[in-house]
Amino acid sequence: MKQADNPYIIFTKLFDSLITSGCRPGHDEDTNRKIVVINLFAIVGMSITLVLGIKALFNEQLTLGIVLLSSATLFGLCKGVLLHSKLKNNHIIAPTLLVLCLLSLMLYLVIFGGVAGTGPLWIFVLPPVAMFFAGVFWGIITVGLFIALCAVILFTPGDALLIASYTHEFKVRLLLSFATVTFLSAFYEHSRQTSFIIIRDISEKFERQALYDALTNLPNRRGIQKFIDHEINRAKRQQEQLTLILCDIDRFKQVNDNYGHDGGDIALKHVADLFKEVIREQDGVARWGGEEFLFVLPTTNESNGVVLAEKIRETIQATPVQIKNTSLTITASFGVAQIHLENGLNNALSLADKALYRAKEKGRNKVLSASSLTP
Ligand SMILES: Nc1nc2c(ncn2[C@@H]2O[C@H](COP(=O)(O)OP(=O)(O)OP(=O)(O)O)[C@@H](O)[C@H]2O)c(=O)[nH]1
Repeated sequence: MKQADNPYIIFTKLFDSLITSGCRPGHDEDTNRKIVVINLFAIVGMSITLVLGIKALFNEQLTLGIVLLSSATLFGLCKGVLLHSKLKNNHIIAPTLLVLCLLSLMLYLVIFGGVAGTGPLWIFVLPPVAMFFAGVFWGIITVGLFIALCAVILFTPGDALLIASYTHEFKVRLLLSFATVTFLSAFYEHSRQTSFIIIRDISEKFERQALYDALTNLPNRRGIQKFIDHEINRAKRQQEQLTLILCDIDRFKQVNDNYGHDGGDIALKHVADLFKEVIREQDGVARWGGEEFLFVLPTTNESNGVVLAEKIRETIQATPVQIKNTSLTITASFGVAQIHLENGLNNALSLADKALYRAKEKGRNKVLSASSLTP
């Protein structure tokens, strides 16, 4: 049997597509998780009300049967809304519909009593569902309204609004236990949301730490990789030119030796800030190593890359850095290489590195291009 024909795999694929319909890459993680739960809830709600509705019709409980079958239809509609990919706010419409459907079904069960007066037992489903889908604020308002309506229905003198009959003790305990479940559900949802925000912030912080250099706030090697891949793909697609500049601060060891490591850090931050000002919006710059930086210049050939590198070199030289009341002029050397797409990124990086090495050899504070290197 082919793997694709395996019934288990077919079932899991079908189940996956059923519960993830409506999830979109543009939504945040929490919204997509909510959509999965809405799908699950709509499927379970539709199945239960469908089965109970058919059972009620067989038992000749016509009204109950019709109400349950209508609820099954509404649950099905929620699923339909999520499947409808063109609806912009389907992740808001579907849960609102779902909570309204649940609310009316619960009110019906309280008034009519369901099977042998057990209908009100279902109302405890409402608080956790409403809190989860509508959030703590709107959840409390929705459930609060429901409690108020139930209180009016249950305690209107002479049971004028009730078809089923309950003892006074049952009504009081039903409302008190329901209010307790509501309070616990709100508390649980609040804790869940707080934990979610904390975890999301921590994960964003770690992601940033992994991709950005803390001292200069520039992307690190890993951080610029995505940009490079994107630009290489674009250059291939649109047959554009792409150029790299490797930049290394000159005699940086002396800066550390004379001004201490903290002084060196100030100098690194200073040049990084200058880079951000000088480059064009579409360019990328990263801290490639200790005192080495990489510039990625889309839609730029090597000779234009040399022009930009010259501009950066002049700016660094013309803008001294203040370290411990001393104004220190620093310089940098540059190697420029165009990425020839057929040779790949590493080839261009190695050529830029060779050009940089040659710029250092020639006395530093210079820009050299890969094409100027003699073999
Ligand atoms: N302060 C500081 N220094 C760093 C950092 N990363 C690397 N360095 C220092 O940068 C210096 C680089 O020195 P070298 O590789 O010898 O090069 P150089 O002194 O710049 O000389 P040339 O490159 O040949 O002009 C070393 O002393 C490193 O310790 C950093 O994050 N902060």
